[in-house]
Formats: sequence, structure tokens, C-alpha cells
Amino acid sequence: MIDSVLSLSGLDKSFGALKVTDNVDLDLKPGEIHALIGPNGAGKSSLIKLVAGELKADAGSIRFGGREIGDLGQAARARLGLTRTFQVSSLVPEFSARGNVALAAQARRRSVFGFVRPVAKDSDLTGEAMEALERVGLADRAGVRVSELSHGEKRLLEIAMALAMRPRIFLMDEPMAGLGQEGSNRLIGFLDKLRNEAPILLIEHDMEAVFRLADRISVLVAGSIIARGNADDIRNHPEVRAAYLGEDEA
Ligand SMILES: Nc1ncnc2c1ncn2[C@@H]1O[C@H](COP(=O)(O)OP(=O)(O)OP(=O)(O)O)[C@@H](O)[C@H]1O
Repeated sequence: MIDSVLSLSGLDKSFGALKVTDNVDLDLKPGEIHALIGPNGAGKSSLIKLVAGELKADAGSIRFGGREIGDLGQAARARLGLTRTFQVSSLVPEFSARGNVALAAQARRRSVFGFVRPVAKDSDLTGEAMEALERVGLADRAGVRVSELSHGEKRLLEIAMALAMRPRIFLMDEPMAGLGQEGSNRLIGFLDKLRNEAPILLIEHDMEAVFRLADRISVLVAGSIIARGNADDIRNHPEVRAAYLGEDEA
């Protein structure tokens, strides 16, 4: 049996009377893409935030690399290689694409080595940034200010920043959003290879992408996992079809 890199069990989280995570068990194995799907407000983002340490669970366990991390803060989890893909809102608009990725690489070094040099004077950081930009197909946009990038390019930039953090798992919240057909296809091909570097917990509304990429799919409805399986299992699951895919039960 392959050991899981990440393993959640009995996880609970409420906001006041609203239970957004209800006794959730979920794991992520090496080389795997595990997709988390569910209707709006089901609690997908909250679950990712619980894993990244942005939110603290009310109960349950989060094990990462064989150790319990539920009591660790976000920075300590990042040091262990557990970070959420950056959000467009966390990009620095007046910096270039390259500058933003260099900041992510610098954040990783700070967490690993405890000290950093200024980004502009550190050619290693620039080199790392360029490598990450090349991998997502943004190298020719390296010098362009973030405020001048298209929405799709910003989404790819978030992925490049995640690569520069060299995490042990990727936590991705809707990476396909706003990419268009061609961009989505390219990103699907890229994520399919990326899983071999680090497994991916993927929240995604684009069902075609989910069905093409995911080894396993967990369906979250009102904070609870109602089904789990491969693409065929989920496509044919009556409760999922009714609750999520928006079909009436025949
Ligand atoms: N900090 C918070 N305080 C109170 N309620 C919150 C908070 N964060 C999220 N919620 C609520 O918790 C529920 C789950 O939200 P969450 O963002 O996790 O869902 P989601 O499945 O990611 O939805 P979407 O697909 O729309 O992004 C929603 O009803 C949301 O309004």
C-alpha cells in the first residue's frame, strides 16, 4: 500500500451555526490528482484553507508527511512544503511577472534558510523565476507588469509562483477559471505531468478537466463527502447526478 502524503480524518469546521466541513476524511497519494468537486458554497475552499492552515479545524486530524500538523500555523506548514496556489488577488500588480515569481522563490528561501537577499540583486532568484515561467509558457511575458497581463496569464502566473515554492503537494483552487479552451487544454497537459513532481489536490468547476485529470474525485455537498471514486464512478453516481450535475433523478 502506498502511504498518503496528506491525510485528513474526521475534520470538522463551523462558522457559527453553518457547518462547512462535516466529518471529512480525505487523502492524497504520491503521483495522484485528487479532485474535490461540489456545488457553490459546498465548502471546497474552506477545506483547502484548513489544509493550508489559513483556517483552524474545530476537530479532526491533518497528517502531512506522516506527522500531525493540525496545530501548526500557516507559515510552519509552508516550511514543510504545504502551500496553496497563489490567488490572483495576492499578485503584486506593479511588479513584472518575473518579479512576482522571484518573490515566491524568495519566500521559499526565507522559510528554508532564514535569510534572503534583495530580489533585484539575486541572479539565482531571477533564474529560478525564469525557469518557472518557461514551464507554464509565460517566459516571453516575463518583463510585463502584472497589471498588463490577461486574466488567463495571471492564472498561469499563480502556477509559476507555486512551482517556485517547490511544495511537496499542490493545493489548487480552480486553476482553469477564465483560461478559455486553448489555455485549459495546455494547463491540463501541464498538470498531468506535474503530478509526478508532487501530487495535486484540485478544486475545479471545469468537469471536463476533472474527468480528464483526476485519479480520484471526492464530491462535497454541504460540507460532507457524499461520493468518492474515479471519473466513471462519479459520472454514473445517482446521488451526484441529482445533487451536483443538476439532473433530476429518472
Ligand atoms: N470566513 C467565513 N465566515 C463565515 N462564513 C464563511 C466564511 N468563509 C466561507 N463561509 C461560508 O461557508 C460556506 C462554504 O464556503 P466555501 O467558500 O468553502 O465554499 P466553496 O465550495 O468553495 O464555494 P464556491 O464554489 O462558491 O467557491 C459558504 O456558505 C460561505 O458563505
